[in-house]
Amino acid sequence: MQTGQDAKYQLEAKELVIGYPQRTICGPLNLQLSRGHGVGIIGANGSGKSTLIRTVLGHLAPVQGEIEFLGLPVNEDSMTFRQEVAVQVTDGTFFEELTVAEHLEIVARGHSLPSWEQKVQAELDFFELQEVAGLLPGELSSGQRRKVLLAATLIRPAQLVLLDEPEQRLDLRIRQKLYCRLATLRQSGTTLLVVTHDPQLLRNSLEHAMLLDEDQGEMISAESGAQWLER
Ligand SMILES: Nc1ncnc2c1ncn2[C@@H]1O[C@H](COP(=O)(O)OP(=O)(O)OP(=O)(O)O)[C@@H](O)[C@H]1O
Repeated sequence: MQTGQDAKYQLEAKELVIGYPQRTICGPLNLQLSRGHGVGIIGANGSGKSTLIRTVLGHLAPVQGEIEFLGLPVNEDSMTFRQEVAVQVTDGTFFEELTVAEHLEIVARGHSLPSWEQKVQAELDFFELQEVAGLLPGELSSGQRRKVLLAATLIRPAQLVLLDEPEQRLDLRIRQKLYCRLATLRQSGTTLLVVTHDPQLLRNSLEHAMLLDEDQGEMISAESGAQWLER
């Protein structure tokens, strides 16, 4: 078995069945993501998309099968996993006493980013958050809060980025900017796994979609996934 940076796949699910102790939700799923690969997770409400993300993060144990990051079982406590996997979950948490800029600063400094001040400014510019950089989370709109969560995820130089419905609450222009950025991230070798209900995200930023349907997971092209979302 290859492990570490020379592993064949960054993320691999083998005959993975996901669910909760009393309830199986979906599977078996097979998923192989190599460097720069971008896969959307799509399916109806309740089909198991967030459950899959929780399993990939190691928050939920597989009901059956395996899920590996760089050739080893996923383990959120491992140093490599913490350094190399960046996550934006739907209901991310905030420090209510820290400003928008301070949130980005603690992530940037926590990951020892060189020139962190410029990187924080670049995220504030990209997400058009300069005017609210000095505000606390409780003083933000829901869309602004969503942009802070995304900025805090994308400021990190991770190998694998997991996003759970990043399009939620974003206006169309920011969504389009974000989708271009995700496509560019992939070109530079970052791997993406993105739960989405937006066909444009699939078309613009990703290569394939994992469709969770009738308790099965099927890998299809991004265009087929977009058409499924538009059906
Ligand atoms: N803690 C839990 N215990 C048991 N079942 C749960 C738990 N959390 C979620 N579920 C069930 O798991 C199924 C999948 O939920 P999940 O949140 O993964 O769906 P989803 O595809 O992300 O949905 P949506 O598109 O609405 O966000 C649902 O039927 C839900 O009721």
